[in-house]
Amino acid sequence: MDLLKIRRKLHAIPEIGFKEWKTQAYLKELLETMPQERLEIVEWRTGLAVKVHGTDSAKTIGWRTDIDGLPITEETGLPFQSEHPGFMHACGHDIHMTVALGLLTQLVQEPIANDVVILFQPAEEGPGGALPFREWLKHDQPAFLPDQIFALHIAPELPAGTVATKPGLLFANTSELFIDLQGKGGHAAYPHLTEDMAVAAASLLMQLQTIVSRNVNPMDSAVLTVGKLSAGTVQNIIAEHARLEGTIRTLNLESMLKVKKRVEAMCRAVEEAYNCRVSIDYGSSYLEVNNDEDLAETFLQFAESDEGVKALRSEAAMTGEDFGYFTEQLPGLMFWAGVSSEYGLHHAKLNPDEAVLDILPKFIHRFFKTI
Ligand SMILES: CC(=O)N[C@@H](CCC[C@H](N)C(=O)O)C(=O)O
Repeated sequence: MDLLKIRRKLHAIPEIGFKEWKTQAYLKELLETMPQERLEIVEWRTGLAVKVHGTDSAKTIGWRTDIDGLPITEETGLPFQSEHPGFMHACGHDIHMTVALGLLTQLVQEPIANDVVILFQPAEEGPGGALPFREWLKHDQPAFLPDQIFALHIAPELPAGTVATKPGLLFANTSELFIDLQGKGGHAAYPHLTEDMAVAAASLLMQLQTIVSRNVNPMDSAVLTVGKLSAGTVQNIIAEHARLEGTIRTLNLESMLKVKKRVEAMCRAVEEAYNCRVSIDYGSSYLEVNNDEDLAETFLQFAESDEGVKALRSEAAMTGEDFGYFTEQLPGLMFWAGVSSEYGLHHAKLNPDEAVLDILPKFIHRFFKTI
């Protein structure tokens, strides 16, 4: 398989969660070109599960890749940039998928003893494909449910060829946050006859920023980011509607509940102060990613002794990943894979170094042979 060509094709067709139809069709087309003797393939919504039978299997090892893109307009100017206006693989899932395909190729060419199941999972960026995929595997396709599971995420800030992880907590709990404010708008010249939702939203946004600094134990950690704030229609009408869109990140569920309680209290206070209605929708939430302690040590020791990569021990991050629903029930490990990009995840100019396509599939194949 020409991994470079495949990555560029996948990069050009980003699709958001549970709409990855073209991506799925292309993945299926590629799978059909492979020798089929060892392969078993099942479809789940816009995803796929592919089993590669081993030569003398004692267990099933899982590899999960996410397949969705983001609603971001690409600004890389690359010749193979997104053909879908307003959408981009700005979180590296095109690289993730290509690494998974490279691993599949390796496994087909040189099978290992154990069975390997590769999960092409939709909707990581939202609303979350891991939980329903896991449940479907458990109840409808138990032969495809792995005994242990691995995944990677690209790390733009690390050099290509680096892999980094840690035992225990790697990624945070997340909850999306959507807040709508509704009041009485009106003429810009008559503010005393209205309730200005632009002002109410601005005030709420500033109050929300005190939750992490004033309500979360300083020895704990949390993030509350409002990534989008919108209000009103034109310059001389007082806004009757405003909306805040954000995300909450914590290191444990207790802190998540505490942050949400404070958000709710502040929204009630804004209702009172600005004589309006405020509604909260928490959208989708993900569990923290907890790496299995033994798998993490085994992986790090292997990577430290492997000549193809450089291993690092990393810190936990406030990123979210629905891979946490796999590590909730299966021993699992996620690691960062460096891709040397000047621009980071979720940036319109993210440009991962494609050299990793030659490094990572072979490295994972070598690792899978040893476990
Ligand atoms: C790796 C990564 O960037 N993951 C996303 C997951 C987003 C979950 C959800 N849409 C939310 O914003 O809470 C991230 O933003 O960390």
